This record gives sequence, structure tokens and C-alpha cells, in this order.
Amino acid sequence: MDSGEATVRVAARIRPVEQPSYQATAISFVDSTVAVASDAGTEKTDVECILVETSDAKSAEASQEQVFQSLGQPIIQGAIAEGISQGLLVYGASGSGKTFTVIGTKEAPGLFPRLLRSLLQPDGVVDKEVGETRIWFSSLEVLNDQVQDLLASQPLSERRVAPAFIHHPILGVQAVGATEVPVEACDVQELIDFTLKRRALGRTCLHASSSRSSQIYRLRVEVRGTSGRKTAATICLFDLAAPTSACSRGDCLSLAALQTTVKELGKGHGRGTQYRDALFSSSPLTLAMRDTLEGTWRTTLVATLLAGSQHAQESAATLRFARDLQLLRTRPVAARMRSNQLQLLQEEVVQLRRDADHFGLGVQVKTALEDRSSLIAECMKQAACQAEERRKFARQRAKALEWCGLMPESSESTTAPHLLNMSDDPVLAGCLLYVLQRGERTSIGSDVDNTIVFDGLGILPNLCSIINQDDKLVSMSRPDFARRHVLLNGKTISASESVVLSHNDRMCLGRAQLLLLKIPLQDADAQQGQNSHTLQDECKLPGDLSEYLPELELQGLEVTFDKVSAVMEHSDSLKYVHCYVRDLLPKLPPSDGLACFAALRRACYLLDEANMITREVRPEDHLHFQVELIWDIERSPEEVLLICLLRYASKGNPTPRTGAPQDFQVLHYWSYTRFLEKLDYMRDVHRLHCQGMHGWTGRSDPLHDPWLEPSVSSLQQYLLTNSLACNQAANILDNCAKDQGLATARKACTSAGHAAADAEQLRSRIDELVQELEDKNAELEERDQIVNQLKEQMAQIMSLVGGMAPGEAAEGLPFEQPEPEAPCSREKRDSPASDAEHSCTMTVSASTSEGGFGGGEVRDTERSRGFRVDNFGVSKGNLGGGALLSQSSLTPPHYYRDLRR
Ligand SMILES: Nc1ncnc2c1ncn2[C@@H]1O[C@H](COP(=O)(O)OP(=O)(O)OP(=O)(O)O)[C@@H](O)[C@H]1O
Repeated sequence: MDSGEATVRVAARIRPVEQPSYQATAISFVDSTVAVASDAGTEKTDVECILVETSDAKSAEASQEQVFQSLGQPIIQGAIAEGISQGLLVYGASGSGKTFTVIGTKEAPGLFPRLLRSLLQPDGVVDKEVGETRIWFSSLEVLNDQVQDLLASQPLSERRVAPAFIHHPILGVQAVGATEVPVEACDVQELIDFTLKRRALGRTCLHASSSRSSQIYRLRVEVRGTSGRKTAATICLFDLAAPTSACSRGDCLSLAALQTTVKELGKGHGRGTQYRDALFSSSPLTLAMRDTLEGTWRTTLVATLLAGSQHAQESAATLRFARDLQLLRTRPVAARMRSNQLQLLQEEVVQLRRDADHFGLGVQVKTALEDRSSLIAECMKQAACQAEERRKFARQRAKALEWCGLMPESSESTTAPHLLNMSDDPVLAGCLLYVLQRGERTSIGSDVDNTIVFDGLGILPNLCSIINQDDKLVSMSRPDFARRHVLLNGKTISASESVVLSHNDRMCLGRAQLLLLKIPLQDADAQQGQNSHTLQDECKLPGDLSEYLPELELQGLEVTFDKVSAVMEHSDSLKYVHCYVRDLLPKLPPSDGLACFAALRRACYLLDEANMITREVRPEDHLHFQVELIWDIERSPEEVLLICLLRYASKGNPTPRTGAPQDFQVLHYWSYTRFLEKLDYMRDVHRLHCQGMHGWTGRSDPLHDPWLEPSVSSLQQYLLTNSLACNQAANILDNCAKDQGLATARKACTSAGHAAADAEQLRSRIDELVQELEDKNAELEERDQIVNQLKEQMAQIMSLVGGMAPGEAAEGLPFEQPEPEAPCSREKRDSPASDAEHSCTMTVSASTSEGGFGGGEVRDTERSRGFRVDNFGVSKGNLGGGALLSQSSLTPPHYYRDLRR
């Protein structure tokens, strides 16, 4: 291992079985080796730290503290003293304690709140003088490969631009568009509560699976030592989705991408940057984790293991992941301060603009420029005044909670009646508290004018209202049209009058919210805090008839159609099969009849949900689900259910059996189990559909359209097309790798660019020279004309002095005052010549008559070359005005022209 490299530090946190017994325990450990025995063999992994829990809830706080001492302290030390960013991944099966490790409970806080508090008071932790610590916090959730901002304060329905991760080759991964708030010690719990509330608000409480999303808690820390030395680092905690449950959908895609990425990196087959870029870009989660897997960070993995033998396979898989991760190497280096980052980015932008000027704005340069601009904007976001920013964000959060009807933390100890949200995720259950104000009417619905605003499937603009008369008497009413959208303890309520509510009543609103009503003054136990039920125990889903049929069961009465017909009104799908039910029930023994009806009712409740989703997501397709029964009373109740998907020719309320046969077409028949799988997918599709801009794009795609039942041949075709596309992409990547990759190509481009720039400079220099030459030519032509004139004057003079002695001529005719009309001008020469004029025509021989005016023809000798103008040659020094006739001033235009060539 290179001296600058670091491996991933692995810790195993083991939850024992409830009643410790060696038979039921699949996990053993010796020294630093953890082993899991499963049917597939024994999986062993060496770890640095083993943390074994006791099943005693009272010791939870102590064990959380131990986890912090073992894992949290080194993280703080590395971040503050060395300035090295730290990543902590928590990976394990559902229920193994991942969220408990990261967030914990109010009584036993997890790693994140402890880290945050210690960072805000670092003196005791770090052996170093710390002057000032500034911390910024951001929190993101990855679900269905979509990133959600858990600190965003605007309403969920208004969020359109999701945060994104950008990888910078030097600065590493940056989250762009995420809310980042400055933190002070007093904010810690409030911030954690807000993120939990945001998570709870962002999901459908019914049927949500807690293990499907991954959360990222990110702390950006800047420390100024008393000596003036500054360090900066990021600490990131990844609470990953559970790998085994519901892996066919949801965030398991991101998790599968993570597992593949870790495996591929571990193989270390030396593929280039482009391959790794593609690998990490496969999901937002892998991209977010890039620094921790191969960057400049230090990484710790907490593998949470369930010791029970029924969880052996999951625990073995967790250990395998830990082993894969141990093969990876990072190169920890101190992080840059924000100001340095900004400077680097600005320099890069200048360079990229230069590149763009030279090569044009290609896709790569454009993307790089956009990325840098976003990162610069992100860097600039840093608040000038941290305290003011902090207060601003706190106000925004309080307003956001108030907007949807939630109360701030301080009022949660209220004795006023209130509603609590339910969730199958223990961290989220009960974290939303809606107080019903005394003497007031609380309206509920999706319309923003309501007191409590909910989003989600089946939530109508005005759903219902609750009146709290005196903190003891609480009643509820609903409009007529909301009959099937409001269930109280599993039953519909009458629209005509308001219903008096009781402590622990359960309300199911649409298909999105399951709420528990608490009326503290009605319940003495609750007032004294002695209520031992967990919120989950108190709140059961309305599909299982537990609130209606037990009386029948207990009394051993025959289940007749009359007795259940009232329940059938609760569901459209159930109403449709009333004929079947009427025929079936008398034929079955009472217990079988009850079981069959219960199964049917549960199925119909889910069918109604599937139909609601279908109408919202693809109304134009006129699709409708309905249930049918196979008449085989020997089978289990759920096996006799068949789910049928129909397509109608036109819109309208479907009444299939009464309509003409051509009105609809049967698309598929599904078993009940298959339908449940499809419904899970439909819920995901609905969630994406509600996210607007990042909506669902899988329509008609055999793998991503849950309303389709693709044939084998269409799947083959799909896989063939996609594998071809993959091969093509792989070839391109390979070719790039063969051509020594992008870096070489870019280098070549840069050299070519420099050459082009040089050529460009040369060209402009040549143009300048040409311009200069042209100016000189023009000047010369002017001078030629002057020479011509002079020569003509000369000729004139010569003709005048023809008969004189040289001395006379010199005295009598000064050159400075030529005659206005030269007698030997071209016009005159070309015109018919008079005798006098002819007599003027004579030649001067420069070569032979130096110093004299001998008559005769012009001779073009060596010495006269370059001086010849028309038919006359003039020798320097023979005439006055010799300056005009010097050799340089007489250099002909073509001389320069040749130079130019
Ligand atoms: N070490 C522990 N001590 C006490 N209680 C624990 C411990 N670990 C987990 N729990 C409790 O077990 C329940 C499930 O734990 P948690 O939600 O953390 O599991 P998880 O791995 O995050 O599950 P999922 O992947 O389904 O979200 C919680 O109620 C939690 O408080």
C-alpha cells in the first residue's frame, strides 16, 4: 500500500437476539474476526472494532456513547486537527439499527447529534487550541434515484429543482442546490427534528417502506486555531437503505449501483477516469459517495448486524459488502478552505473560456463551464453574517411547519387534542404533531387555505374538518363527496352529522395519511405518561378489518351477506363483487367465509388505490382494475383472487358487466401476489409523477411500466437493444482508453490550440505588414508622379537650354520655378506634334554623360536600372533636386510586392 493511501476502517455493531441463546445466534467473533454462519456456509470478515449491544433498552445510551467514543472521536480528530474530510457509512439489514446508530432517539442520541455537539465544543475532544469553529449543515435523501433536500423550507409541492451532486477533479463531490444552514449548539435537536419531519411529510404514510431511502447528513466545518491557522473539512454520514428488502424497486437501485461500484473498484483492473466517471454516475448515491470510496477522504463503515439466525443471510451479505469495501483505497489530504476553492474555480472558468474561444464551445467545455459556475454560486452562498443567516433559516423552518399545520417543538408537550402521523419507520412515526386549537375548527385537505395541508394520493382539496370544543369534546365531519376518502377506525363516516371522536381514534385520509388522534384529557393514562403502547401498536392499517369483524368472529356467528354488506360500501371494488360475495358466503363454513371476505376486502382496498393511481398518472388510457374470483373453495382465500386490468374504449365510470362487450378489453390477469408487486411499482410511479419535472418516464418500457405485462419476446428485444447500446458505449470507452484517454486527447487539443493561436498571431502580423506595404506603395506611386512631373520639367528645360552654353542655362532658368505648362507633357506629346515641340524631344544618357547633357538615346545600363521612368533616365547628381531622385525613394512598387510574397 502506498504510504499516502488509507483503507476503509470497518466496525461491526451487533444486535443480539432478544433472548440470548446460542442456538438462535448466527454470529460469533474471535479477536477482530466476525463470523456469520448461514445455510450457504460461514462468512468471516476482519474488522477493526466490534461493538456488541445488549438487549437491555436501558443500556442504549451507554452503548451509543461507546459507539461515539470508538468511531466519532477519531472522525472529529481527523477533521479538526488534520483538516481531512471524513465519511461514515452505515450499512445493514432492515431493522438492524442503522438509523439508531446515526440519529438515535432523544434519550439515546446517535452519532450525528453527538458529533455535532462535540464539534461545537471541540476543546475537550481535540488536543489543539481551537479558536473558532463554524459549521454548516445540509441533509439530503436519495429515494427512487431522486435527491430530496430535507432542509428545504418551501412546501413539498413547490419543490421543482432537486439538488444535484457534481464531481470536481480536485475539490471532490459538491452538492449543488442543497439548503446549507449555519449551526449553533442550540439548533442541533431542532434541525434533526426538522429533517425527520421533512422525511415524514415527503412520503405516503401508508405502505411506505422505511428501508427504501438513504439519508445523507453533511457537516461542513471550518476551524480557526488560536494561532491563526485555519482548517476546513467535511463530515458526511450515510444512513444507507436496507439491501435485502424490496430490492426490486425503490432506492435498492441506488444500493445495487453502490454494490457494483464497490466491487468494480475493488477489482482494481486499472480502467481509466472515464470508466470510473461512468461507474459513479450510475446513481446519485454513488456519486455522492465518490470521495469516500476513492477520493481524498478517510472512510469508516459501520456494519450493523442482527445476530438472530433468521437474519443470517442478511448479516452475511453485510459482511461481504464490508470485505469488498476493505479492498478500496483513498488518499486522504487536507481539504481546501472555501476561499481557496473559489479561487481555483474562478481560474478554471477563465481557462475554460479561453478553451471555448479557441476550440468553440463543445459539449465538454460547456458542461465543465456550467458545473464550475454552479460550484462558484455554491461557494458564494456562504453567509457573510452567520448569525443572521442562522436566524433567517430558523424562521423559514418554523414558517414551513406552520404552513402545513405543524407546531414547533416547544408546543409538543401540549395537553390540547392533537393528531400524530403514523409510519412503519419507527423514527418517523409520531414525529408530525398537528394541534387542534381549542374552540376552533381545523380544516384538512390539499387546498392551501386549510388549517392542515396534506399532499398525496386521494387527498381532496377539502377533505374533512375537526372541531375541538373544550379540549375534551372533539368532533369530525366531512363533505358528501369525500366519503371514501375519509375512514375513521377503518369505516366511512356519515356526511349528514358530525361524529364525536375518542382518544386513540385512527383516521385514514385518502391513501396518503394515517393519523392517530390523542385527546390527553380523555385518557388518564396518557396524562400520567403511562401509556405503554408504541405508536405502531396503536395504529393498524384499515385493510385488515381488525376494527370491524372481530365482534363477528368472537360471537361465532355465521358471516352472512347482510352483516358484511355495510362494509362493502367502503370500497368501489368491493361493491362491484357483491354478487360473488352473496353467492359465496352461504356456501362456506363461518370461519372460511370470514377469512375469504377479509382477504377480498383487503384486496379491494388495494385495488381502489391502484385505480386512484392509474386515474392520476395515466387518465387518457382509460385503464381500470377489478377483482374476480376463481370458484375453488379448497384453496387459500388469497389464491382464489384474480386481478384483471381492463382498458375502456372511452372515459367514464366503468361498469364493465353491464356495458357492451366491445366497450372494454381485458389486458392482463394477474395473481394477487403479482398484483401486489405491481402496486408497489405503481406507488413509486405515482411519487415520481407528483414530483413534476423529474416525473416518471417509464411508460411503455417493459421493465419500468407496471401496467404492462411484457411477453418474453418483448423482454428479449428490450434486453438485446439495451445490450447493444451498452456494447456500443463500452466500445467507445475502450477506444477512448486505447487512445490514451481523454487527458491525452485534451493535451493534444491544447497543443493544437496553442499552435492555432500562434498561427493566428502570425496571420495578423502578416496582415499588418501587408497594410504597411500597401501604404508604402501608395506613397511611392505619388512619388512616381512627382518624378514624372520633374522629368517633364527637365525635358522642357533641356529643350529650352538646347542652344545655350551650360553656364547660361544655369543662370537663366531656375529649377524651382518651372513653367506652369510643361511643353513635354504626355497629352502634348500624344497630340499631333508641331515642329517646335518635336525639336524639344531629346534623350539624356545617364551612363555616358555623367556631369554633362549629351544628346542621344536612353541607354538602360546597369547603373540606370531602377531609375528608368518612361523613356527617360536621370542620373543622380547631374541635376538639382537630387534628393527627390535618390535610389531609395525611387525603389519601384513591385519591389515591395515581391517581398510580400
Ligand atoms: N442498539 C440498539 N439498542 C436499542 N434499540 C435499537 C438498537 N438498534 C435499533 N434499535 C431500535 O430498533 C428499531 C429499528 O432500528 P432502526 O430504525 O435504526 O433500523 P434500520 O436499520 O435503520 O431499519 P430500516 O433499514 O428499516 O430503516 C428502532 O426502534 C430502534 O430504536
